[in-house]
Amino acid sequence: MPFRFRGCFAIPRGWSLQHQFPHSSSIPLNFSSLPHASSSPHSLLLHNFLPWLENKASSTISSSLSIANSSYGKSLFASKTIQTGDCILQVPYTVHITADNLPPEIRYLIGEDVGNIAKLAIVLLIHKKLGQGSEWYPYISCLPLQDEMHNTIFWNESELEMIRQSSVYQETIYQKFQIEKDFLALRPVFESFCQSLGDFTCKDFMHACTLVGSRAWGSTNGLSLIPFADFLNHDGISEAIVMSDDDNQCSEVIADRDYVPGEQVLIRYGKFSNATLMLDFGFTIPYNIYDQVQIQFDIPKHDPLRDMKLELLQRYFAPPTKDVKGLKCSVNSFTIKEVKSARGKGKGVPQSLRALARVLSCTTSQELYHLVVEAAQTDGRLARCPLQHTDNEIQAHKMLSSLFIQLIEERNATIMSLDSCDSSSLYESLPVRRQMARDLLHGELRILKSASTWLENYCFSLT
Ligand SMILES: C[S@@+](CC[C@H](N)C(=O)[O-])C[C@H]1O[C@@H](n2cnc3c(N)ncnc32)[C@H](O)[C@@H]1O
Repeated sequence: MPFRFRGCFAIPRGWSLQHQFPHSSSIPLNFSSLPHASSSPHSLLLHNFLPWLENKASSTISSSLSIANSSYGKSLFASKTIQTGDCILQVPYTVHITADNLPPEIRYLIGEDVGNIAKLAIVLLIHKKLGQGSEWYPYISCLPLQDEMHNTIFWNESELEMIRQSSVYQETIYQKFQIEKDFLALRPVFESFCQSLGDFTCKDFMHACTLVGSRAWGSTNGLSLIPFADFLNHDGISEAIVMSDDDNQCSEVIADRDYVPGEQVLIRYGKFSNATLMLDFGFTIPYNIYDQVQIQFDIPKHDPLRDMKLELLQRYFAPPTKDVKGLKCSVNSFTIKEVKSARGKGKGVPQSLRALARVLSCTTSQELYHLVVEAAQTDGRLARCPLQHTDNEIQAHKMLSSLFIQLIEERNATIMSLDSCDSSSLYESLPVRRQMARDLLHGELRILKSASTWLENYCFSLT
């Protein structure tokens, strides 16, 4: 799966050194000999891309795919009939771009704490500056420009306002902060090494990091840009993925269905929610089965038992580790997935959230003490069993329910204002970003509603 972006310094891995810089392109492109190539320089570059890469790799990469533009940007299309199980591309490790492509002078200057995304971003920046003198020029010149990318890190304040209710808002701020911090840490390296190449700005670095985050794969070959394979776009329900074949030292894709010539071939990057897709890849899908919502459930400031409850939360609910994005998980934040069955079958609302609601709904210290005793007598976890008094159990779940209703109302209001005619004055945003915000909020709404219905039914079942 393409590598999820998590801040440039956060992912320690080992690297081997290999000086491959600078190179000049060894295979001159002969545009004039190509049939049917349209005349614009860019379409010529696209048309020549696969022959250029196959020449560089000294092997056939694909005999069934070709590159063209679609509404998803550059895309791969079936150039002949493809059948389920066909191997549609094989990209040898020798033409992957990894941190090994960093010049040793730079590698020597950057600290051990610099992560793989930052290293690969620097490789891209250097080759971009080299222009036609770079051995990777045909590849670099096919990569999306910043203006063509819609990752939330590139959204302006007004656009971000559309998704303020979602955790994506905070995650975007965090990601931007991380990249800016990483850029400041790397600045001396850029200044001492890259004088001959000109300045790299923070904007350049952010663009390069986002390119890497949205199109590099973590494989046995390390974090790698895999030219050609990285022109495949995402379909959340596809079973096709990019795989590493270590025996043959290549990355490959096996078709998960039949394609007729001219059809776009899609793969699945991962089981990603729209929150992840918009943050790390700059797009959403209208109905995403992997959607989820991050919610926070706080102890009211005026609760007379607040200190006691806080202490219990720290003791019983503290997460053992930081979450995947390196952000500190708080004891009161939860991931909600769609609750499939409103009638009590299936997983329902997370047990940990219901346990927290039981703790927060206690109104006396005796009730809290009883929960602690019960935990000691059972599996050590607090408030995992229904409260002894049915009224209290209902009360706890009603408290949760009112939180969900509030979150639903907030999202409904934002979606309505996004849909209304005069919303352009409220949110000065690109239409594509507005649609992404809608997809995100509609997905979150669907999940919150499913959880809310489940809670209603649970309370009803107790009466
Ligand atoms: C690995 S690249 C795929 C090639 C890319 N289209 C290009 O122009 O280079 C991933 C990027 O493609 C675009 N993309 C992939 N799947 C998409 C989809 N289902 N809808 C919209 N954009 C998509 C997004 O911009 C994403 O960041």
